Amino acid sequence: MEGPILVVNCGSSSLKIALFDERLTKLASALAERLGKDDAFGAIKDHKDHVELAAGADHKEALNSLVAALRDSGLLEGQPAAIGHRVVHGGETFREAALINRDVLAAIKDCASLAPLHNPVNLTGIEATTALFPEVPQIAVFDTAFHQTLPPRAYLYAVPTRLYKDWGVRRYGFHGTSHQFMAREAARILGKTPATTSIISAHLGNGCSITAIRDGNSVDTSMGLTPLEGLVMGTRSGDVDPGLFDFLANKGMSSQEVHQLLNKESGLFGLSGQTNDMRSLCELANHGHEPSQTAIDVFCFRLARYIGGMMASLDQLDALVFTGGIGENSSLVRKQTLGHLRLFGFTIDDQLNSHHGSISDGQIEGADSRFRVLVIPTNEELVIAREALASRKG
Ligand SMILES: Nc1ncnc2c1ncn2[C@@H]1O[C@H](COP(=O)(O)OP(=O)(O)O)[C@@H](O)[C@H]1O
Ligand SMILES: CC(=O)OP(=O)(O)O
Ligand SMILES: [Mg+2]
Repeated sequence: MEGPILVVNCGSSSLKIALFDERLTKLASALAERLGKDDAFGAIKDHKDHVELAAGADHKEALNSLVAALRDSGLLEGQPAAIGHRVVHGGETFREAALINRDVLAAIKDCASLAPLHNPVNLTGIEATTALFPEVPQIAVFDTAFHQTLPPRAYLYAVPTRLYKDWGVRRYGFHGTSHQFMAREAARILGKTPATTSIISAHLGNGCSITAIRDGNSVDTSMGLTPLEGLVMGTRSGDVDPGLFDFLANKGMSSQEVHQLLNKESGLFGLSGQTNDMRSLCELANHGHEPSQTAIDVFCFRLARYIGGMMASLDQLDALVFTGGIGENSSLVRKQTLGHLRLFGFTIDDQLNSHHGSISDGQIEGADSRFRVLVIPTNEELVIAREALASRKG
């Protein structure tokens, strides 16, 4: 294969890119954060070397700067062999990754109103790499694709069916690449095949979602029509009473203001009044900051409720899996969450939980736990690179 696989993950205010060789070994990575803000920041080489970005740089400028920096440092020579993009919303159109052409672009645009924070920047990323590498095949890998196996009882809302038929109002689910990766990794660790493995996968990053996976298929998930439903997140509220919209409208708030409130000012940030960062919250709580402790409490309790709810979709549970920045790193969140689930028979080994990884493949359950509990690092970039490589070969 000539040239590496380039993976592009455009988040709402960040950009992550990575280069992989054909054996799917990561060659380099780069990121840009706080895009659109005065203090936009970029870095390459696993984030060690700073890349200068103009104040207010957008995704396109950041992508151009990061690719130029990878070239200047000799990490990228010539052209990539293929480019894989994370695309958040693929609606019901995409059950798997798709080679990007005019029809695929139009379908991604059609879904933009369902993921307004994500799909428009995903499209910007595709446009930017098309301008840089017009000849290189590009593949869209959708967050929603893995969840296309949800049964109607899990994806339908109890609203008039015409909303689904006419407008596509249903649960779609997100973070599919991560949940799918968890299913594969858990099966590997447990010495089983994904097709016979059933897990509950909790992806806890800035965005958080949880999925029940039965025999390798997604059968229930916490995010819905948009990535706002479900768990408490960094700045997103997750579940609220739908009556809140009416209540706030009567208080004089516009739908745009409510959107901003629930997506950007809520979640851990809204509850603590301080930060969306779980690490900082834990420090603040340690120093007696009560609102931060409350934010952690609400986060863990909501998560535990969802874990209990996910049981309704499974006949067996081979493992509960924690992943994402919080899931992988916060022993406190894992312990507090499992503390709510003793009735189900979950127990945790405190030592394994605080030193997970150093002992036998991320396992943290107690010896007397009814279910296995695993901590597995996610790798959405690797899954996207694998899909890009496969569709290039296929
Ligand atoms: N050691 C840690 N303890 C607690 N939380 C952590 C730790 N390391 C990272 N996190 C949290 O992980 C979250 C970010 O998750 P990540 O998966 O990196 O985000 P993204 O969804 O943007 O990729 C933040 O809330 C951060 O505080
Ligand atoms: C879909 C979603 O919530 O993505 P992220 O966690 O990257 O914000
Ligand atoms: Mg994420």
